[in-house]
Parts: sequence; C-alpha cells; structure tokens
Amino acid sequence: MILELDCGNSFIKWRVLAVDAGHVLGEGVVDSNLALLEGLGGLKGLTLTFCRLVSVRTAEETAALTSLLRDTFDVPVVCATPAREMSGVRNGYEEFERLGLDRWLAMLGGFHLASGACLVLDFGTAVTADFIAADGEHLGGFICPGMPLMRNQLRTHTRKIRYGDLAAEQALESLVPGRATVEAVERGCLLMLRGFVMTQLELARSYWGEDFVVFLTGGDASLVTEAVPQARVVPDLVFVGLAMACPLS
Ligand SMILES: Nc1ncnc2c1ncn2[C@@H]1O[C@H](COP(=O)(O)OP(=O)(O)O)[C@@H](O)[C@H]1O
Ligand SMILES: CC(C)(COP(=O)(O)O)[C@@H](O)C(=O)NCCC(=O)O
Ligand SMILES: [K+]
Repeated sequence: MILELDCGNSFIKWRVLAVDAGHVLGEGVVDSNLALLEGLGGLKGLTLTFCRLVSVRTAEETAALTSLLRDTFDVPVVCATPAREMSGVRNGYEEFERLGLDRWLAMLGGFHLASGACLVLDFGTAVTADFIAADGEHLGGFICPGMPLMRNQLRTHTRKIRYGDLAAEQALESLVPGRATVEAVERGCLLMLRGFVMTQLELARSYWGEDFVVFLTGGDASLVTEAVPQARVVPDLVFVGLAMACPLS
C-alpha cells in the first residue's frame, strides 16, 4: 500500500492507495502529525510499502514528518522536489525552486489531464492561479489570501468583528448584501474570491480564447464551483501530480 501526503499550510491531506495505485483504501484531512498517525491507525490491515509526499512547510517540519513516518512504518519516504521541467511542463519562475511545490504538482496534474492549455486554481490557506500554455510553458501565476486568511485578518485587525464558525457557514447560504456582521464579512470575502476567479478567467481567455481547461482544487474549491460551471473540480489534483513526480520506481 502507498501512503500519499499533501502537507499544506493548514492541513495535511492523506490517502492510502492499493499497491497497483488503482483505488483509494482510506483518506483524511488532519491538522497535525499526531492526528495523521491516529487516522492511519484506524485503517484495518494497513501494510505500507512506500510513502510519497509534497510539503510547502519548512524543511525542519517536513524532515520531522518524514523521519516520523520512516520510524513508524519502516518504509521509504520520497518527497517531491522542485524541477525546471517535468512531464512536458516548464516551470515559469525565474528561480524555479521557489515555486510552491503544491502548485507545481497541481500544474503537472492539470496539464496531464487537459492535454492542452489550462488554468489551475487552488483554494487553500492561500489561493493560487497558474497558467500553463498548450506547449507546456508555465506563464506564471498569482497568489492571494484564501478564505481563512481573509476572515482571520478582519477578525484580528478590527475590534468588532467577532463570530463563530457555525454562523459563518450559515451566512454563505445567500449572497445578498449582509444585514449582520457575519453576513457582511463572509459574503464580502466570498465575493472577493469570486472576483479573483473571474479576473483569472478573463486573462486565460485573452491568451487562449475558449481553448483551455479550468481546474479547481483545494479545500475551499466548493466556494466557487457555481461561479465557474465549465471548470473541472479535481480535489486530488496535487496527488495526480505527486504520482507523476514520485513514481514507484
Ligand atoms: N475536511 C476538511 N477539513 C478541514 N478543512 C476543510 C475540509 N474540507 C474543506 N476544508 C476547507 O479547506 C480549507 C483549507 O484548504 P486546504 O487545501 O487543506 O489548505 P492548505 O493546503 O493550505 O492546508 C479550509 O479553509 C476549510 O474551509
Ligand atoms: C502559495 C502557497 C503559500 C500556497 O500554500 P497553501 O495555501 O496550499 O498552503 C505555497 O504554494 C507556497 O508557499 N509557495 C511558495 C511561494 C511561491 O509559490 O511563489
Ligand atoms: K494546498
């Protein structure tokens, strides 16, 4: 069995695949290394043979996790590393090793699935957009705060914006102008997110007309799916790229 991990700034997404990499035997989203071990411990008949992971965390945090996995499961642990070019995609950063590895893998996955020009939008702690042309050239991208960062900045830097998670969720059932703080903030931030998405679509159209695929991924992708009906929602896009960057042999 293969363990795959996507270590983002807020959460670790994990899944266990059968050795033929055919089907998913278990998966989860956790907020700590300990919770990851607990989640894995809950799987019956777990016999890991290989682990591959991508991390946008510090080298120290990533090293701590890889040694924990080696010690606990006695398996080889392979981390995705930056590359100038892979699977037909050319990294567009001036310093290719500075491009977030989660972005890079989502781009590899997206270009592979689209077999052509694509716009990859990832909604995590941060929101990212990346443009890959039909010839595999990465034109670059954008990074802005995601939903959790936008709302937390407002909560942190104002004195009278305070509300709970449940109220926040309920506030998004409609997008009419808010008549309570929670509605005004949650809807305002969501409209910023959607506005960002619309701008990315316009830019992609200016490059490629209608001849491109839009991918939505990341934990908050569902917040914008309605606004982009033509998009392909691929929650495991980073894992698609991870398998390409870190094959079994
Ligand atoms: N099962 C889940 N557990 C935690 N967060 C989730 C879950 N499903 C969706 N989310 C949303 O995903 C967002 C985090 O997205 P994610 O892609 O995991 O971020 P990152 O990669 O930066 O850690 C949170 O703001 C949360 O609203
Ligand atoms: C942009 C990111 C913070 C997104 O991280 P995430 O929201 O998925 O946790 C991450 O890809 C990152 O740290 N990138 C390095 C900077 C860059 O890509 O230019
Ligand atoms: K991510």
